[in-house]
This record gives sequence, structure tokens and C-alpha cells, in this order.
Amino acid sequence: MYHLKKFNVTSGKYRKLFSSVAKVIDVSTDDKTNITRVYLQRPPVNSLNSHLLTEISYIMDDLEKTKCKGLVLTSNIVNIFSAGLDLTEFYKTDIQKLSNFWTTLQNTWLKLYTATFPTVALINGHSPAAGCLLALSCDYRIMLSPHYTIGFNEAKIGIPAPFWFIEVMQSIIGSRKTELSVLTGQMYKTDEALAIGLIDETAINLTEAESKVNSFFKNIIAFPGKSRSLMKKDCRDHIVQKFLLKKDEERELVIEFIMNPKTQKNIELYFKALQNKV
Ligand SMILES: CC/C=C\C/C=C\CCC/C=C/CC(=O)SCCNC(=O)CCNC(=O)[C@H](O)C(C)(C)COP(=O)(O)OP(=O)(O)OC[C@H]1O[C@@H](n2cnc3c(N)ncnc32)[C@H](O)[C@@H]1OP(=O)(O)O
Repeated sequence: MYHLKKFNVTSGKYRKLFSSVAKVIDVSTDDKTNITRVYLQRPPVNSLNSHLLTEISYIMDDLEKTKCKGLVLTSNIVNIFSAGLDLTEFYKTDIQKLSNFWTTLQNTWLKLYTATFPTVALINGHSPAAGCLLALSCDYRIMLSPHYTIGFNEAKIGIPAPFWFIEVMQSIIGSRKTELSVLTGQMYKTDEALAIGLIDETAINLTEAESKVNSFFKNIIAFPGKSRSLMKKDCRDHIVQKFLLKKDEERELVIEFIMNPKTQKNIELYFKALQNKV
């Protein structure tokens, strides 16, 4: 259950806006700029389960209502931005739970991708699969170097990345690079991600990253009217419209694929490999 609390618990730069019972997210807003920082903090690896996705979804609703001037999406978990979808949502589940989970993912993604305010991903850790999607769905990406990785690794698990994951990546790095990337399940180090355009800037530490985040907002914050958000809509609308058209059909395909015993076996093996890695 998510609660919106507008209280000034901090006397410093940021005021706390939101709190949630499980605290899988921390949110703070700069009083002067009305730019909000959203910190994912679901141990151990910020994997996206129904609860975390629902929290993100509520926050997106609230930020739209409160006329937010900008969102910085980042992580409070050391070395991890997000490990992508929580694979336990796929494993030994039932059709209704899976259907609810997928619908939550679809709706939450749509809110992030179509946010009317500017969004920046400050990628301060590994970002595979849906973690990468979260970052790609923001307007701008700044990633800490050199140790972290980002990309769509779904091929390695034996589950295809959905078409809208692929189309978002295509819109950023182009068709050929996307095809190479998803078919090989490639994870890119920070500098490689920069070289192919998957991210926009790198930073050697958090201080430099924050300074780059501030420069990004400084450049655009004074733009008059709604022209920026109208153009963002135009840039993304072809993906959004296709997504809306195929959303229900896709959910059924996902359920069929995930519930298949062969897929269940692949997920089980992948989990074991994760747990046994040296
Ligand atoms: C029409 C279409 C038809 C069909 C399509 C069907 C389905 C579509 C769905 C496809 C979309 C998928 C998107 C996804 O996001 S899938 C998830 C992919 N994510 C991963 O592969 C990440 C795997 N994790 C890692 O690589 C590492 O954990 C990571 C680099 C993030 C962190 O490494 P670190 O060494 O710091 O931690 P670990 O020891 O590996 O992990 C700690 C514990 O966390 C568990 N873990 C890790 N990732 C996940 C996860 N994604 N879900 C659940 N649990 C996860 C890991 O097992 C460890 O657990 P314990 O051993 O401590 O119990």
C-alpha cells in the first residue's frame, strides 16, 4: 500500500514527499526546482516485482498531478540500478498472478515512457533487461563508469524481450545495433554503451553524475510552454500506439510462453546458475 505524505521532515535541500510501508522506494523533491529524485531500494538487487512496479506507478501519477519539473530515477542499492523483472514473478506462478503482474508492468512502463516532464536515469549500477528498459524509457541517461553493465540479456535466459522493449532500444540506437544486441543478449560496459549511444553521458563518480544531471535540467528547465513535452509525445507516439493496440494480445502470449514447462525449466536453470556463480 502506497501513501502520499507531504511533510517537511528534512530541513536541508530536499523535502520528503512520499513514504511507503515497505520503503522499496525513497522519494525526495528539491523545493526550489521541483525536481524529484526517485531512489529504487528493494534489496537485494532492485528486481521489479508487482509491489515495486505499483509503487513506481503511483509515484508517476503523483508527479503528473503535482506538476513535477523533472524526475531523476536512480538506485539506493550499491552497484545495482535494477536487476530487471523479478524472476520469481515468472516461476511456479499461476495465470491470474502472472496476468496481474504483466498488466502492472505494462501500465507502469507506459507512465514512465509518456511522462510529460523531463526524466533522467542516473544509472549507478548494473542494469540488465527491464532495468535497462527503465533507463531507456527516460529522456536522458547518465551512467557511472567503468564497472557497470547495461543491456537486454533476455536471450540468455531463454525468454524473448517484448516488442516494445526492442522498439524503445531501436528508437535510441537504431535497428541494426538493436538486432545485434538483443539476438546476442549483449551486456555493455559503460564505455561500450556510450559508444553505441545506449547512454548519453558517463560519470566517474556520483558527484560528477549529479553535476551532469543538473546541467541537463539547467538547459531545459526554462523552456516556455509545453513544446518540449508535445515533441516528446510525437517522438514516442508510434511505439505507444502500437503498444496500446497489442497490449492485451501480448499479455496472453506472455502467459502462454511463461507457463510452458520448457520455459519454467529454463528459468529454473537460470536461477540455479545465478545462485551458483563464482
Ligand atoms: C510475445 C512475447 C512472448 C513471450 C515473452 C515472454 C516473456 C517476456 C518477458 C521477458 C522480459 C524479461 C525482462 C527481464 O527483466 S527478465 C530478468 C532479467 N534479469 C537478469 O537476468 C538479472 C540477473 N541478475 C544478475 O545478473 C545479477 O544478479 C546482478 C548483476 C543484477 C547483480 O549481481 P550480484 O552479484 O550483485 O548479485 P547476485 O548474487 O547475482 O544476486 C543476489 C540475489 O538476487 C537474486 N536475483 C538476481 N537477479 C534477480 C532477478 N532478476 N529476479 C529475482 N532474483 C534475482 C539472485 O538470485 C541472488 O539471490 P540469492 O542467491 O541471494 O538467493
